Amino acid sequence: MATEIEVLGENTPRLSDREIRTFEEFVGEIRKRYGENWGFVFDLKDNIAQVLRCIYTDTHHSGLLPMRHIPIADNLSWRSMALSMDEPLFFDKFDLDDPRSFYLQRTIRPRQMAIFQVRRDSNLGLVSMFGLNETKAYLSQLDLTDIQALCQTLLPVYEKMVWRMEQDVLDQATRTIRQKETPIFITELFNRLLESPVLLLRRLDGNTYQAISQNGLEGEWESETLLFNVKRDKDQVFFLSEWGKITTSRAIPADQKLTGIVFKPGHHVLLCLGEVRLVGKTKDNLFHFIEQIEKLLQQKPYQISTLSFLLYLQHWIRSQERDIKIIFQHIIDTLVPFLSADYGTLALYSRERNRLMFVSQAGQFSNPLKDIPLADKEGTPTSISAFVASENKPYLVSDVRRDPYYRAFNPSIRSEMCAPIRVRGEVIGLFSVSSRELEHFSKQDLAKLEFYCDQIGIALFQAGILEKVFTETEEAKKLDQDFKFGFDTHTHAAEVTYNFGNLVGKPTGAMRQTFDAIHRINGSGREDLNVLITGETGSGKEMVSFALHNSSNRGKKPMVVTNFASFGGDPNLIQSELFGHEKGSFSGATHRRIGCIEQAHETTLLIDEVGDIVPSVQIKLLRVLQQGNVKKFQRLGGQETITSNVRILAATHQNLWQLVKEGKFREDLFYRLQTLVVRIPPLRERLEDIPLLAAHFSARYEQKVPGLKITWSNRAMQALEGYSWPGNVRQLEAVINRALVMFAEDGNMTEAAIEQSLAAEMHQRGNEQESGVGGTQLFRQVCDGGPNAFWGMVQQPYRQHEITHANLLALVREALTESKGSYKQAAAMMGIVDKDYNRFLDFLKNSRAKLDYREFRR
Ligand SMILES: Nc1ncnc2c1ncn2[C@@H]1O[C@H](COP(=O)(O)OP(=O)(O)OP(=O)(O)O)[C@@H](O)[C@H]1O
Repeated sequence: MATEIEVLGENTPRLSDREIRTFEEFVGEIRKRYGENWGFVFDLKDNIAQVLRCIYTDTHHSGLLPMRHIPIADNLSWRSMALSMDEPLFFDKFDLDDPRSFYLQRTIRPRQMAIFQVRRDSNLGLVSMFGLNETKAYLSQLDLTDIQALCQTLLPVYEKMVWRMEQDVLDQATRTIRQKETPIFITELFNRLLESPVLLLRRLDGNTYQAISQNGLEGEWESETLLFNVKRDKDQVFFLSEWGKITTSRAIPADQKLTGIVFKPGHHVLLCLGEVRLVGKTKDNLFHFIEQIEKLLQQKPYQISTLSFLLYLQHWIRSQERDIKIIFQHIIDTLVPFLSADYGTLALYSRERNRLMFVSQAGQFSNPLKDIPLADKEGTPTSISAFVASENKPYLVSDVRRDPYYRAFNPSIRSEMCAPIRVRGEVIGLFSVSSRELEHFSKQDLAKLEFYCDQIGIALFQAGILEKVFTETEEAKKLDQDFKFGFDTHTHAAEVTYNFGNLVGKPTGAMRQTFDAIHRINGSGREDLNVLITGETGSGKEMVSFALHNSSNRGKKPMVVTNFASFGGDPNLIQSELFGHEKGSFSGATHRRIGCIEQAHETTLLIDEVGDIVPSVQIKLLRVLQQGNVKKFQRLGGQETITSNVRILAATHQNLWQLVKEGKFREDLFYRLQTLVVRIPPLRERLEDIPLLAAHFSARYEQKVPGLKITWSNRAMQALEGYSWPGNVRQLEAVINRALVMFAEDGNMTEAAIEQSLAAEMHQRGNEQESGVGGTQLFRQVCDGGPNAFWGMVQQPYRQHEITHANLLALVREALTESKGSYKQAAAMMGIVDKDYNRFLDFLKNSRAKLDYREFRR
C-alpha cells in the first residue's frame, strides 16, 4: 500500500521533500518487515513549549491524533510517559479506556501499541506504532530492539526539526518582543507556552483588577472588576477556583474551565482560559518566567529584560556573528543572571589534548581564563568542570568546601553546579555557575542548566561553527598565555605559567591598561628601552617589575633591586650603590664594592625610588641610560672601564614632573625615563580587585598553616571594599594578615574580624601621623625583646615594609628621648650588642632615620 504522509498542526515546521522521503522509507521498511497493518505517529519534543508535537502521521491513520499538543508530563499520556523512558513502551493488549490513552481518538481501536524513543543524549521525540489488525500484528522483544535501532535512522531529521521548530517559535517571539510592550509580549508568550488564551490583569486595589493585555481571547476585556478565590496547591501554584464578577463583551464558553496563575508577590494576575495543567518541567519553566515577569512588571515603564533570555541566546547563536568568544560571552552574560548565579564560566573540552579551555566568564568575580588538563598526575579531576567532563553528567555542589573536586579561586564562593555541553553525545564544553550562598542551587536548577546546555550544544552544532570554536580558541589560548595574570590558590597552581608573576588583578578592570602595557612591552622584545613604573606606595611597582623581568629573556637570572629611598640623599652612597667604588675612594670606603649595575650583568636592574637620586648623580645615570643595554662606566675612584649588559627599569611613587619643576629632577633624565611608562592605579580605583587579592593572600596564608581553610563572609568582603586603602595592596595584605592572626577564629573571616583589623590599622596610621605614640609602643616592645631584638623587630620588618618610615622615626625619637640623646645608650636599651653598634648607625643613616642627637640632650 502506498504511504501518504500528512503534516499536522499549525505550528509544526514544514518538511523538505528529503525529510518526507526519510519517513516514507522508514515506514516502508517497517511494513516490509512486520506487516502492513501498522499505523504511525511521529512526535517531536518541543523544549520551549514543553509539549510533544506530532510532526507526521500516515494519512490512513491520521484520525489517531487530536490536533492539540501533548504536555510533557509523567503519566499524563502514554506518549509523554514514553518520552521520559529509555526503553520502548509496548502494549500487547492496548486499553483505550485508560486515562493515559486520552490523546488517542476513540474511533480507532488499536490492539497493540509500541512507542520508541528517538534519542541522542536525551530523547528528541517518539515513533509510535499502532497495530490495527487483531490477528496479524505481533511484536516480540527482539523486534522491539530491532525497531528501536531502526528509529535511529530518523535522528538527523529529528535533530533538524527540533532546531527549526525552536527557531520558529523564537523568531516569532523575538519579533514580538522587539515590537511590543512587555504585557503584550507576556500574554503572547504564555499563550504560546500553554496553548491557552491568557489575560494579564493588574491589581488596582483590594480585589479590583484591570486587564492590561490579552491574547487568544475574543472580545474586549477592559477594566474588569474581578473577585476571585485562589487555591494554592502544594507546589505553590495558585489556581483560580472561582470567578468573581467579570465583565466582558463576550460570554465565557460554558465548556471551558478557568485557571489562573497568580504572580508572586502579586500585583499581577495571569489568567488562563481553558485547562492548563502545570506539571514537570513546564511548571518549573513557568515559575521562572513568573518570577522574572513580576520583576519586569514592577519596573516602569514596562520594559523588556531577562525574560527574553532564551530568545536572545538563540538570536546570538543564529546571528551573523561568528566570533565564538562574542557568542559565548552573550550566552553566559544572559544565563548567569537568569540562573541567579554570582559567577559563571564556559569552558571548551578538547578531547585530543584532554584539556579544558576556559573561554568566557561572567558575574561578580573574575578568574584568569586558563587552559588546564582534565586530571592531575594521580588522575584526580582538576576541577568540578573537569569532573563533569569526564563523567558526562551534570553535577550539583551545595557546599564547595566539602567537594573533593572544587578548586577555590574566590573565597566567597559557596555552591556551584555544572553541566556538560554535548554535541552528538560527546562532551564539547562545560557550563558552570556558582553562588556566594550555600545550597543556592536546587535539582531543578541543575535540570535547567542541563536544558540550556543542550540548547547551546544543538545551536553550536547547527550553526556549524564548532570547528571554528576549537581553532579560534587555540589561537586565543596562545594569546592568553601572555596574559596569564592572576593566581591560583590550590593544586592547579602548577599549571599556570606566571608570566606576570603573582600579579593579581581583574583583566577587565582598572588594571587592564597596566596589563596591556606589560603585554605590549613584553611582546615588543625591545629590552633596550627604559621602562618607568609609577604608582603609589604599596601599589605593586616591584611586582610589575618582576613581571617585566620574568617574562623577558633575562628572566632566568634573578633581578637586582636597589632602593634609593634609604640613602638619605648622600651622593657618594648613591653613586657607589649604582656604579660601585674602589677601596679608599671616599671616607668609609674600606673595601672595593661592586655596584648594582655591574651586579645586574645579563639580567635586569630595578632602580626603585628613582626620584630620590640626587641631581649630581642623575647626570651619571642619564649617561648610562643613553647607552643601550651594554653599559660602560667606571667604579667610583676607579680607572678601569666596566662593561655590563643590563636592562634598567625604574620605579617611583613621586610625581617626577613636579620634581622637575621644583628643580630636584633633571628634565633630560625625566624625558629619558618617560619613554615607556607603566602606571599602576591605586587600589581605591580598582576595588574590583579586592576579592581576588583577598583570595590570593588567604591562599598564601593557608599554605603557611597546614590544614587551615579560610572562609570569607560577604560582609567581611564588603568591609574591605568599603575602605579607601591609602597604603594600597600592601596595606590590604597587612589588614588581612592581621585579621587572620588576631581576629579570625578558625580562618572564619567575618566582618568583625576585618573591622577590628581595620581599626588597628587606622589607629596605627593615626599614630604614624602623630609620629610618637606608635614609637613609644614599638620602643617598649623592642626593649622587652631581649638581645638582638632590634634586628628582628625593627630592621627586618622595615625592609619588608611592615613598619613604615614614620614608625622608625618615632621609634628613634622615643629611644633618644629616653637616652637623652645618647645613641650608644639607646642601642643598648634595644638589645644591640657592641659589635653591631656601627651596623645600627649605618642602618639608621641609610634609612634616613638618624636624627640629630642634640635635640634630645636636655
Ligand atoms: N597586583 C598584586 N597582586 C598581588 N600582590 C600584590 C599586587 N600588588 C601588590 N601586591 C603585594 O603588595 C605588596 C607591595 O607590593 P610592591 O612592593 O610591589 O609595591 P611597591 O609599589 O613597589 O611599593 P613601594 O612604593 O613601597 O616600593 C607586596 O607584598 C605584594 O605582595
